[in-house]
Amino acid sequence: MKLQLALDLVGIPGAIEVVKQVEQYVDIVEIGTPIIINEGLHAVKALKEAFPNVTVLADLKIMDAAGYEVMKAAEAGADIVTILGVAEDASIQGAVAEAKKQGKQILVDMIAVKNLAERTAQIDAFGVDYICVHTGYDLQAEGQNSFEDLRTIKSVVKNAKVAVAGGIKLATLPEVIAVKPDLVIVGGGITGQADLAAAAAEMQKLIKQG
Ligand SMILES: O=C([C@H](O)CO)[C@H](O)[C@H](O)COP(=O)(O)O
Repeated sequence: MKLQLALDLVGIPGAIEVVKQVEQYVDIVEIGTPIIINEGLHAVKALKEAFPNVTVLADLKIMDAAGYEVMKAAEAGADIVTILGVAEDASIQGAVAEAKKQGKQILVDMIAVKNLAERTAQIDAFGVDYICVHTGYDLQAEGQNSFEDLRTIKSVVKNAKVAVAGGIKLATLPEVIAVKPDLVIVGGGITGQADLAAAAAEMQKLIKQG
């Protein structure tokens, strides 16, 4: 089980500062969608230049023109690129093909997918690397989480790794770990804490205990 730090509400200097503090406790660093909207793929390039050994995920949440967008993220240095599960099959297949060509990986974000079990089985057959259940900020604000959805996709997936994101905090991490996802994605649960390194270290400890 791996831990991914999601960086969403910072600029490039802020992102670099956070990674300096928690690099040793996380496996993957995500350049979140809000950063990419503000700074472009330059943020991915800057992080990869500052931390060449860190695995970087570019949270593009691709919806179309997938092969081209995966290619641009790969050029910027991304190791993993996200596409939406609600995208067309052709887009997801195009993303996978381009990622394989570039030696990169694809994470499919299942945010807003309604027929979760059925769509997960379809996407799992496309050769994607990760399938991720995700409760975004707007539904987190309504008190929702993805823990039941995680159990659903765990029971369906045969090939891909399984990931979970959305509002995970230290207090709720044990409930997530109990379902044994391959990847746990945490943003505010680390970046919103007074002591970022302590929060990340504690999460890593719980994850390693499995
Ligand atoms: O993907 C995300 C969200 O849609 C904003 O882009 C976040 O990175 C993801 O939800 C993880 O962050 P937290 O919910 O703060 O843990």
